[in-house]
Amino acid sequence: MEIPSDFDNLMVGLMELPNLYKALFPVNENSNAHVAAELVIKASENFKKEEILAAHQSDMSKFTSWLDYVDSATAKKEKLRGSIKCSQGPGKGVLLRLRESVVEIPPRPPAPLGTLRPIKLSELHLDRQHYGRVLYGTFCVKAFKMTAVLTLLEEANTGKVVKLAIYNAVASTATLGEVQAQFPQGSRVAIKEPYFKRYKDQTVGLRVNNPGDVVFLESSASAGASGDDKHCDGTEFDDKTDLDYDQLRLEGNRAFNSGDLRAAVKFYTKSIDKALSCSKSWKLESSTSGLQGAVAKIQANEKKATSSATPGSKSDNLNGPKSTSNNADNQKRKSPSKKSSKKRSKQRRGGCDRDQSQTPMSTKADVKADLKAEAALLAAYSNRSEAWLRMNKYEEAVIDAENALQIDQAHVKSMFRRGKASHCLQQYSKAIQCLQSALQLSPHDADVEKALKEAITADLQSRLGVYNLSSYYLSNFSGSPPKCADYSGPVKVQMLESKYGAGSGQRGLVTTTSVRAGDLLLVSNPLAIARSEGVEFHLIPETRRMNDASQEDLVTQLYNFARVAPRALHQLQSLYNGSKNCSQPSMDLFVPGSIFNSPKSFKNSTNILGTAPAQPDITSIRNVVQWNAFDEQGFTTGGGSGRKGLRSFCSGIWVLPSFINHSCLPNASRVHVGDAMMIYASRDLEAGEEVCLPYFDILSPLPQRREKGLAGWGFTCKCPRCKLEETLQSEIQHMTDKYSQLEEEAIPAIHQETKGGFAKKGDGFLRNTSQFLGLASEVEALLSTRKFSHLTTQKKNWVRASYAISYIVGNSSMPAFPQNSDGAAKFRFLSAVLDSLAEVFPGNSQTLITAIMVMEEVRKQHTMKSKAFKVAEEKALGICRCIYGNQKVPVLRSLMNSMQEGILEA
Ligand SMILES: C[S@@+](CC[C@H](N)C(=O)[O-])C[C@H]1O[C@@H](n2cnc3c(N)ncnc32)[C@H](O)[C@@H]1O
Repeated sequence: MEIPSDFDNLMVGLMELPNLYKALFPVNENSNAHVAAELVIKASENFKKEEILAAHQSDMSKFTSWLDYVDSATAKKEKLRGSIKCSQGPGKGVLLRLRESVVEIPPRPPAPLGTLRPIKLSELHLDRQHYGRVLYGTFCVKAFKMTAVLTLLEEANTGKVVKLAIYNAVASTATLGEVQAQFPQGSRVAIKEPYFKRYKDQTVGLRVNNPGDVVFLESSASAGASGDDKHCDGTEFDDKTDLDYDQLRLEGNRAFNSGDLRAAVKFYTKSIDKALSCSKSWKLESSTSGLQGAVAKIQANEKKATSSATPGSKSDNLNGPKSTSNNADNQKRKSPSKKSSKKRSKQRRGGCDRDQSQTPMSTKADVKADLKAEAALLAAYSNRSEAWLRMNKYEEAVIDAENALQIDQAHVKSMFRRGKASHCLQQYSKAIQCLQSALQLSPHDADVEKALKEAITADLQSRLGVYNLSSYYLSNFSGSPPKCADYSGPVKVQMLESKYGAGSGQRGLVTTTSVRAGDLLLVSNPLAIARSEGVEFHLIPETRRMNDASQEDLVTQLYNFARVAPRALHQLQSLYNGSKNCSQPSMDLFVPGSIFNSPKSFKNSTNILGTAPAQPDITSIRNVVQWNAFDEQGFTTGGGSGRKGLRSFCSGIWVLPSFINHSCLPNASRVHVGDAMMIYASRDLEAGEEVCLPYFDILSPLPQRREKGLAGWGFTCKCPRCKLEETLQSEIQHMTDKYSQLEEEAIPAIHQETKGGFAKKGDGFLRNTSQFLGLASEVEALLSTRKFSHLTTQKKNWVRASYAISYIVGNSSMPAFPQNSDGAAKFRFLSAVLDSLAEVFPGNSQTLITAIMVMEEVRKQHTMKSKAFKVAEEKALGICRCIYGNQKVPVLRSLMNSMQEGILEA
């Protein structure tokens, strides 16, 4: 199916309305399509169920093939996930941070549901947001997604239906299945402060900008967990109270398998409640030893699990990132529950756990009932743990796995789930301990073995910073990138007001020990990442929106994640948000395995952090994204052919790297291995030195850099290079003017001429590139005048770097050695710019490319065995180490080869 070019711009509604409606509602032959359209518009205004439903179904089927396309594209993207790697080529490898790319939605504090007055469909006014009101209804169709999630809401008791568009609710990559799992047909919901509008297609309906305004009344975990028996509108839950605990658990499994995790949690919770109340002995026992002790612990845990699910969960309508499908009740792994239950029951009967004097004599039936309830409880806790895991509620997953293990300490599945949840919480040693125990009980379980191996690797990585990237690099980035766990190396976040101004609230990242160039400083995995394959991100100035949905996708992902993961919420709240009230966060917030990763201590962490974690709100998340998102562009591997293939672009939030400030003389580099961001020192650093990265293209003159720093992030860089250029401003202004002119005129012309590849470059190519060469010559001439004789070589290199692109582009206008009669001139130029780049920007791919070009020139002029070549190669290897860290020489050579291939391809 052909995808309309303006697809993304289509808001809600139908395309080619008249024709489509004509087909949909065949009116008499004399009437035209517009009449049909009118009918649908009228139907929408009168909330007529049948017609609105038919239009929705048609919309949906019309876009099914498009959605299929999206689904397969998503699958492709998933496959490509993590293939992002360090960028290359001029202007690439530069850290760009997104700044102005937010969709504006007026900030408004969330209104608690209980404070809102119900409103009816017939009372809605067009183009009005109904503050203080709430609309109740049921999703009466399957949802689908265009720019927004589209579904229909049927009003309770009236049968009236209205179209509903929910924005910012799902990731742009969400599949149809995920959308429908998140907004299941039949869900009873409350729409807070409904906004009623006329869509582009002239039909009317509701628009929800903040997905938190859609409150699920029935299928939310909180509904089950908090034990509420009524909806906010007073209607009863269909909570299947007539079912027993086994049936309730099976209902949970059914919901789990259909992807409705919230409903699954609700049913498991009800099953647990029933099983607990059914057990006679448990109700009677008060001792804390043996099984009674276990029960007491469970009940305490149970309280924690349910209360932790409660805050804000009435509006908990968003699932976390998607999960893989698996059957919660899959009994593949050995489940010793029955056996051990019997054993324990025997113990009880023998008087081991039960205080016979306090309790009436157990009848056989009591014991049997206890046994049955115990087995049911075990399964429900264990399955609820899996459901929490998939909802990214790792703390709750731990608690429930522990509940299950209190009943049966040899329950392999629960041990496995406890291990997985610990891994997700970055508690790797605990994960190893659980998984080892699981493996002892079930020695050949491949899933447990795999999880254990991963936990051991992650543990080593996070403690020692040891990552084996050799085979990935040697294979030219083919295959899946290795998983890299977070590592917080010799760095810490520190207040830097003495450097950036008293009261500025600025923090930065500083080294805790001295480090050498190429040492690993930290590894960070993103809290969220949005990507687009082959489409370059850029800001559309008129709308102040990105050209794709990536930015909003990022905000939505973060919002969803922060709602379920307290640590993520704390981390987001620690990031710079444009205010001066920033404080120094505890490093424990970022270090894997620290107390903040522990579910129990995390829940009490408010005192340690100073402020209680508020619920996330989308406006503050947008702010955080605005100031902290990293943008990465690179090449994805195409069928193992190295750097060929689609270019990919992504933006994301990597927490610890977000504390790194900008400098035009950066001393660190970043490389992406899969989603993980590795930060290496690109210079030798003293203990206590600030780690800096460039936020934008620093190979440009001072005024350009100033503009970018100010417009993008509101700061003026005061690094020594900027200060020097400030003092030289009058002497170098004419070069800056010429640079700007060339940037505006010659660069687009060169792009045009090289569109068909460098082999097909047009006539103007030489003319334009030689203009750059002219500017580079001017820079060289100026730097050798007496006016500049007081400058050290280092400082001359700082100035040269601001015009470095003239050298690099200009170089293309010089015929290569040996055709060039003055090969030495070309070499001198390249060497000069290489020294400058190595001085200013050692951890950069452009610097490495230049070093490789120099190496090539030396190879042509001498031989590979010559001393000159060895020197040139050593220099290039050193730069490669500044980018990719201390890899072995063959690995560095391989990286340089793949970069060279990239240059040749370009
Ligand atoms: C991503 S944050 C960096 C961390 C931030 N300093 C903090 O305290 O969290 C970006 C913000 O840091 C500040 N910043 C970064 N580099 C700077 C520099 N070279 N000079 C002054 N402020 C800088 C600016 O306010 C910028 O908007």
